[in-house]
Amino acid sequence: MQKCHLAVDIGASGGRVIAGYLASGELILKEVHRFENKMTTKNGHLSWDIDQLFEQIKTGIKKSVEKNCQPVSLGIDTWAVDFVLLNKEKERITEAVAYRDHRTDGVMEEVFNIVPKKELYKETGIQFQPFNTIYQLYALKKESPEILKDAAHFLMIPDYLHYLLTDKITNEYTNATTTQLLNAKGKTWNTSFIEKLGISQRIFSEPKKPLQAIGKIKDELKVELGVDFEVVLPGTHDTASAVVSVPSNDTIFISSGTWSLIGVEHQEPISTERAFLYNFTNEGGVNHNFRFLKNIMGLWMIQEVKRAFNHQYDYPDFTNLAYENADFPSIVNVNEERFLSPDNMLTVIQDFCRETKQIIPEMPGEFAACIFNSLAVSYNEAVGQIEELTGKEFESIHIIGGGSKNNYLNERLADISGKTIYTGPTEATAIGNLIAQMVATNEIESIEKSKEIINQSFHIQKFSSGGE
Ligand SMILES: Nc1ncnc2c1ncn2[C@@H]1O[C@H](COP(=O)(O)OP(=O)(O)OP(=O)(O)O)[C@@H](O)[C@H]1O
Ligand SMILES: C[C@H](O)[C@H](O)[C@@H](O)C(=O)CO
Repeated sequence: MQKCHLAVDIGASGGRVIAGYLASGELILKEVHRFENKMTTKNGHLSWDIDQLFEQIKTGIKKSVEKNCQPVSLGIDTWAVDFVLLNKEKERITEAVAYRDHRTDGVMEEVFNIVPKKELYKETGIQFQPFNTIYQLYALKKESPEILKDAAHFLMIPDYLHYLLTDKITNEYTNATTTQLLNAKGKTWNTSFIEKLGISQRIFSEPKKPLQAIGKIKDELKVELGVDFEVVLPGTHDTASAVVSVPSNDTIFISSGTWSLIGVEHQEPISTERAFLYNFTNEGGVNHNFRFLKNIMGLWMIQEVKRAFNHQYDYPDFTNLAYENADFPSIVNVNEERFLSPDNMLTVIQDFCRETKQIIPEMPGEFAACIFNSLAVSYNEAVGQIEELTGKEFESIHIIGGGSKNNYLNERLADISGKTIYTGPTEATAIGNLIAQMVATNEIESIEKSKEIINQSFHIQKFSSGGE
């Protein structure tokens, strides 16, 4: 039996359990389980099926053993901002409501009346997104104050899944930063904001840094699954884990999946007036640093177009169709809120084109070209802002994640930005998760050292402007 670490990486569109181990200085990956993730309506709110996700994790653990991988540790990462609450008996008392649910519509502005917008940014360094945890908590307080009164523990999605495995309550630091309730500099909860919002401070536990074990899996699971291992904290925010896998520090990165997260790693938070104006964020990193980045609407738009066409086309089809329709001229502002959670992505794209007097897409390939071209335009604009805000010019952009398989988009970005585009690894998040576990268990000396291992283990593709 091969000893391995298990990375559980759950994105908005799907999850995977990937086993990893080192052999002759290379990181070897074995995908042991893959499953779908999606939002469904529960009690009137778009929610994640958190119990089903936990079942999938257990299936992944069992399959790992069946496939001859004996886990010595496991870590979970997921998307950010969403949470559940537990009562004092440690029972879950909320659904895992999804950030695209409309409960936060208009709430951000209400919160600014309690905590001034500029103060929020100065202290937390976090960008304004209508779905940040702070606004979700306030929306919950307005709708069901009795639930918040009953709550004894606040757990973000990976914290809750770790709790189900170990019985240990933690608030992992990287994900906690996305609540917009953590002080960027002090890395502690901003108790003044929490108090002003009328939320009990007691539900939050001290943010716990990644790269450390939180405990063994609980006895009943040991028996059920026939395994025994430590649960180790990776960057539980998937973007934090993904960025660990960017092979170089001296580049702009795009973590490309449901969202496109574009930015750079920085030692200190940048919360200047201009960063505030451009709505850049400073999310906590695994390696004591910050990810200075912007959320761009990302491949969510093509995921929704795929759904609207009843999944007749898969992602490589959309890439090919985009090549065939490369001259389709209409560009949409992908960052408009109308694209965040529409009933029908096709009609909102068409509406935008109609309102701006552009050609209206009708065919799948026209939608694909419109989305990918528009994303490239938005990426390029963010590149200019990053260079302005950091005072540094970058030669390359490194794309990681599932979206890096989209060569049409990679080529468009090379053309429009004039920069060298590098792509891969595609499973960057799971790799970053595994590396964190290996650093915690002293198999890898440090996150910096892991860059050599990544370069040695994974194929990186290069795209230059004009297809050179
Ligand atoms: N073969 C492919 N060709 C082109 N694009 C692809 C291909 N496979 C996946 N993609 C793109 O990658 C995206 C999914 O990326 P990924 O699996 O990293 O996301 P995720 O983990 O579900 O989401 P998140 O970003 O929330 O973590 C899809 O939306 C799709 O656009
Ligand atoms: C809301 C998104 O989950 C978040 O901002 C992003 O960083 C992410 O987690 C993408 O998977």
